[in-house]
Amino acid sequence: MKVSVIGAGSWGTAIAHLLGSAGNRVMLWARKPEVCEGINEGHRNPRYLVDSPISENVRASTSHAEVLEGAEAVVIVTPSNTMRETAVAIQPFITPETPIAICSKGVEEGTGLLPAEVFAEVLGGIERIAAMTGPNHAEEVIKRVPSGTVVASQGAETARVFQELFAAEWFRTYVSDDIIGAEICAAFKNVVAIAVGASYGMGFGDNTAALLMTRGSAEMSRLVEACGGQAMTCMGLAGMGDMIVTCMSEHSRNRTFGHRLAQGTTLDEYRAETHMVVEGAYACRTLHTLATKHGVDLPIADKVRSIVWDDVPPADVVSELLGRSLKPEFY
Ligand SMILES: NC(=O)C1=CN([C@@H]2O[C@H](COP(=O)(O)OP(=O)(O)OC[C@H]3O[C@@H](n4cnc5c(N)ncnc54)[C@H](O)[C@@H]3O)[C@@H](O)[C@H]2O)C=CC1
Ligand SMILES: O=C(CO)COP(=O)(O)O
Repeated sequence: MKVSVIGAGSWGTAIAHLLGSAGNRVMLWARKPEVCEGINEGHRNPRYLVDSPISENVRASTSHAEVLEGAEAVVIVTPSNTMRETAVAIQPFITPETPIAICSKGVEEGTGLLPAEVFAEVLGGIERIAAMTGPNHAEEVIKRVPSGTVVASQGAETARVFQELFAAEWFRTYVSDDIIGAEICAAFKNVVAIAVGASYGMGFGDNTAALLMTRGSAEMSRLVEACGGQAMTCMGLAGMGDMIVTCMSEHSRNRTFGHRLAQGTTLDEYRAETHMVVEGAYACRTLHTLATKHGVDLPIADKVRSIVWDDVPPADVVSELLGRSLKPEFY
């Protein structure tokens, strides 16, 4: 199959390698010419996952026209704040039927739209769009560490196409019809990982991390249901699976950022140190837009937002969260 992967950061590079290793002809779109040169001439990405060789079936270009020519499937792996510009950029080069899998995790600023909703708004055809999400750190997937993911789409055929495309002996793929739930979970778990990182950064323990992850999941499922998704999705790979890996893994940028926040580092300072995207820093704000629209209370996510964007010290929110009125666990 001829597959076009848009975005050559860590995850785009790992996905291109996964697809190329299975014998697909992969064209990878990168912003920087030196990334294309490294991949085409040395089969390595010089900026991301630099130690991992990339399949010789992967070629890279900075031209959307070249990357998308003859594409039978498109995979989107650019940061979530580029969803609309990416959809507009690929529009001239794909057909109205081309299946699109989105691997980016976030919510659009201002509109509160999910990535698939942005693509459907620009390109039409929600049924040919899927979200691929789960506990999948690029650093491990590229090394064939056994992993699993979920491909969610309102189009059963689209989900099946990508389920088969992404499957490998070490990479197990499941399908779901709940793309809303999958995309909300993908954005939400990053915010909880910031809270967990901050909690460890303040010297708290595993009990606190488990409390944040569990009550964070309760918030997440309230929002999923209010937006028309299925609460059960929060129990699956897109929900609980990704929540666990992002909150507990040494690879997690969101957890690491949370840890640094607790030590006094600001978002601007952290951004200056890394060329990697920290989606949760934006999701705590954009999820708030979505939650307000649907009248859902997100206590943990809102505290993360106040720490990241209003410079509230993490220690100040602890007593506020612990001092909320007592209530039944499920209501
Ligand atoms: N790293 C991982 O293990 C995973 C990442 N994701 C998601 O995939 C998406 C991409 O993340 P990573 O590959 O980790 O990013 P990264 O931080 O490794 O690299 C960022 C990439 O985005 C590109 N980029 C930055 N600004 C851009 C713009 N304005 N237009 C187009 N491209 C731009 C950069 O050139 C680079 O290729 C994110 O939404 C992330 O949450 C999902 C699953 C796993
Ligand atoms: O989404 C991801 C893993 O599934 C990447 O985000 P983190 O690096 O914060 O874990």
